Amino acid sequence: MSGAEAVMRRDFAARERHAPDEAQVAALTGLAARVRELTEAVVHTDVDPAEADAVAAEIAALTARLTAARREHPPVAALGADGRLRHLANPVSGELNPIAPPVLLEIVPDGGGVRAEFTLSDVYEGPPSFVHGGVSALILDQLLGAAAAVNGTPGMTATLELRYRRPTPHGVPLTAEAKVSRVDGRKTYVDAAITGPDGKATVQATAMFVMPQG
Ligand SMILES: CCCCCCCCCC(=O)SCCNC(=O)CCNC(=O)[C@H](O)C(C)(C)COP(=O)(O)OP(=O)(O)OC[C@H]1O[C@@H](n2cnc3c(N)ncnc32)[C@H](O)[C@@H]1OP(=O)(O)O
Repeated sequence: MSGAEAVMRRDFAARERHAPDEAQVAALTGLAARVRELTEAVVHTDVDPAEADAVAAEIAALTARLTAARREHPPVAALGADGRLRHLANPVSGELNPIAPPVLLEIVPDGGGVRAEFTLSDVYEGPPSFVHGGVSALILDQLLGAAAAVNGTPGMTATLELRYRRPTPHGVPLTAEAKVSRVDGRKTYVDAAITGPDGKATVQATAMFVMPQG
């Protein structure tokens, strides 16, 4: 077993021992949604410096309240009431991670991979009016990895190649899909794309996932 794999196994076990229950997940999901609204408000606010300082002091007090009972690790995942795996604190799909949009994945039946429909706000802006290319890469890596996992051949991202075909707009519904193209021993090759409302791909990706030895 590699050093990285041993660390992941140990940390996964620690998170499973301290998994949040459904009531806590529901409350923290609501909390994360309010923090996303706060992030948008901070990015757009035009209040004067004294008001910004006053709000910052109130937020510091709220942060102290949350920190009063602190988990050693973020929760990794949990089985939802609907029987589906929820990536609770994942930075792409985690409903209780405020930095996740979140992009909620669906499994496409009959080996069709995974897909997601989502809208990105201008909090994720790179060039004016368009999504940051690194954010697109983050979302695609998640979909690609999930498609490999759903295929029964999970792994670590070893290579990730992106082709930015046209700018990805924010504030409009986007679709992303990923599907395994080939498995070769411990290597799984996956293709994915983000598509705009006009049905044209904005970003295409190909990745290779390697199941760590052992
Ligand atoms: C439901 C859950 C959904 C979750 C979705 C999550 C998506 C997010 C995924 C990630 O973000 S993962 C984090 C980013 N990736 C990493 O941090 C990976 C860091 N690298 C590693 O951990 C190891 O290098 C790796 C596991 C990829 C490979 O280590 P191994 O020791 O198992 O590989 P090994 O050296 O035995 O090579 C096995 C084969 O893969 C090939 N290979 C390995 N790494 C490669 C690489 N980077 N590029 C090209 N080929 C590579 C290698 O040449 C060889 O090919 P051959 O069998 O043909 O000889």
